[in-house]
Amino acid sequence: MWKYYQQIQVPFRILRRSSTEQEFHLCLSQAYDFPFLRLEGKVALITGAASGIGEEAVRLFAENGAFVVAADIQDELGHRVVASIGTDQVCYHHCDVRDEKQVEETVCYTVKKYGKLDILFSNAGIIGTLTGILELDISGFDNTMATNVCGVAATIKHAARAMVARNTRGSIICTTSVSSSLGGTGPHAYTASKHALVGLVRAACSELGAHGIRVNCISPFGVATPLSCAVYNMQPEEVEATSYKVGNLKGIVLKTRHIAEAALFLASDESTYISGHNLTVDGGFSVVNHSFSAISMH
Ligand SMILES: NC(=O)c1ccc[n+]([C@@H]2O[C@H](COP(=O)([O-])OP(=O)(O)OC[C@H]3O[C@@H](n4cnc5c(N)ncnc54)[C@H](O)[C@@H]3O)[C@@H](O)[C@H]2O)c1
Repeated sequence: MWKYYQQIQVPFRILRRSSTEQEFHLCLSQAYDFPFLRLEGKVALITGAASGIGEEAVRLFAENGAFVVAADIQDELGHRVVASIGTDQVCYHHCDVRDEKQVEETVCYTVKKYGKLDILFSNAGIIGTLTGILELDISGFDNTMATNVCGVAATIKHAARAMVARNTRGSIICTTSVSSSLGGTGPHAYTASKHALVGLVRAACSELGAHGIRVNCISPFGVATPLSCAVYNMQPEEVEATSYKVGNLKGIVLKTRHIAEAALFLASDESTYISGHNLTVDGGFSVVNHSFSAISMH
């Protein structure tokens, strides 16, 4: 690295002999004004990648130099996402996370195609049954748990096995929700599944820390995607307007890009000592009591 560094004459004051590869790339990008690729050479598997948050993450990870396997059950949409990115850095693979065999096969496919696995973004999820608890539908409840909890657990298992086998200090990121810490922000099965997911992330963080693998999750606030549009039976602009109205942070509309950026941070070496964290991307919504602040402060 030092030989290369001296050849292209990166300013001496910004690099030390102990600089990491990440710092090296950052210095280069600052010195020569080219984009800093935060996942250069890394291999990522993203589930729920055919639309919404997952699709945005595929684009952002690829822009940042990662090789990405985009996995989903919506094959046509998934292939279209990959084709629109238009690089052999990204490919689509069918994977229903409820089927452990498909998860195992998808991880094998990733490792075979790109040689390793550094990042799992286990993002696939469903809102599930919308009926109230008084009309509890056990089979709908089971399906929500099978996708949002068991499906994520299967991805963690097989991704972590691939990382451990190659001694990769990988990063695993799961998508939870503000419903992972609050009631009243989603249907009961969804809320239960996202609370469970935080527990799964903490347990996996504890077990996989010994292998140098980090496990975190991201809790987004309401963002316009096919999932949220279907729940509210609204157009994307209407979902955004509703989220903005009930949200805490004003002057900005939450976009899937903001959530993908949080995933990028947790995937990159910039978060190298962060594990077991539930990173809320909710503009402060989950830490503010809105009914109280409405009467007492404003
Ligand atoms: N949109 C929001 O407001 C919001 C808020 C908080 C959390 N989330 C979470 O974000 C994640 C992504 O959701 P989104 O909003 O982008 O919705 P989305 O519907 O656009 O994307 C979800 C993707 O997951 C895929 N999927 C569903 N079941 C699957 C399965 N069994 N196997 C593989 N893929 C499957 C779908 O085909 C879809 O492409 C979910 O986990 C969701 O719970 C969304």
